[in-house]
Amino acid sequence: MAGIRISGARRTYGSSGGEVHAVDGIDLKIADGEFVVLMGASGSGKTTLLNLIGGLDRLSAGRLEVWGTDLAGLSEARLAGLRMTSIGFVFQELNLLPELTLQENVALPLEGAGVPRAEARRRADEALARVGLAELGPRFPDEVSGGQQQRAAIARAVVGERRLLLADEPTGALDSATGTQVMRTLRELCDSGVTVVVSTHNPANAQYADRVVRMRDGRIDGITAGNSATAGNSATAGNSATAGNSAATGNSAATGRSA
Ligand SMILES: Nc1ncnc2c1ncn2[C@@H]1O[C@H](COP(=O)(O)OP(=O)(O)OP(=O)(O)O)[C@@H](O)[C@H]1O
Repeated sequence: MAGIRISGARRTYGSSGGEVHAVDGIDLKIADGEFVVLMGASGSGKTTLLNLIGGLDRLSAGRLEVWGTDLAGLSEARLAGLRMTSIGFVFQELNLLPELTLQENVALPLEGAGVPRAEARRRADEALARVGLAELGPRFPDEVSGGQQQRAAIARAVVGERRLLLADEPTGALDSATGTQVMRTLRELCDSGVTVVVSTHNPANAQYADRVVRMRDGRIDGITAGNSATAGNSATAGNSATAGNSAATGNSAATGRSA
């Protein structure tokens, strides 16, 4: 597998005397196409780990490979290029630009990468359709619900060829029914081949995952199989039941943890 390989990862903030070990020795492998939930209390290091995986931040020590590339070896420009083409982020706060339609918001990363406008908008429509918003492209963010805005942000995160989606508390600002819709959308994207890593406080979100990684004080406290088999996703039932536990099935062998 290519996937994500993290070994001995540390991220320390501050100077001597006032150091915070936000990520404090993490070993984890995430297979392509896997859905991993990072669960833990505030301050346990979830956001820091997501930012490291996505190349928004750099390790203090250890090694982190994404699709076989050691991120430490990439210049800022190469990292930015990797994010632009292959990695999408979704945050808790809705961060669509209010003066642009949903379609224009979703097309923005492609236009930023030099894709001609008409083509960018065609692909934006495809991405909106993938998250169940095919009809809503012409609307402005304040003309749709909070959950629809978050799904549009997810469409923007996966537009084009992006195959890794990192979502930091994507349901944190939503009521539970709307949060459920958003998690289902993430699960469906995963089932279509996108690797998804979600940070959350909410135990209910574990049901969408193939694996749940529990974090505490910058470390992994335990890894369990998620419950995605019970979330109506027969396509992933096999993986989630065995991920990390068995060498007998293709994916699970690759997702074994070393934490
Ligand atoms: N830029 C920074 N400078 C100093 N300390 C930081 C920085 N970013 C994070 N930290 C500290 O690192 C630890 C981990 O923070 P992080 O944001 O990764 O946790 P989290 O699990 O995502 O928390 P939350 O659920 O509240 O977002 C915390 O103690 C935090 O205060």
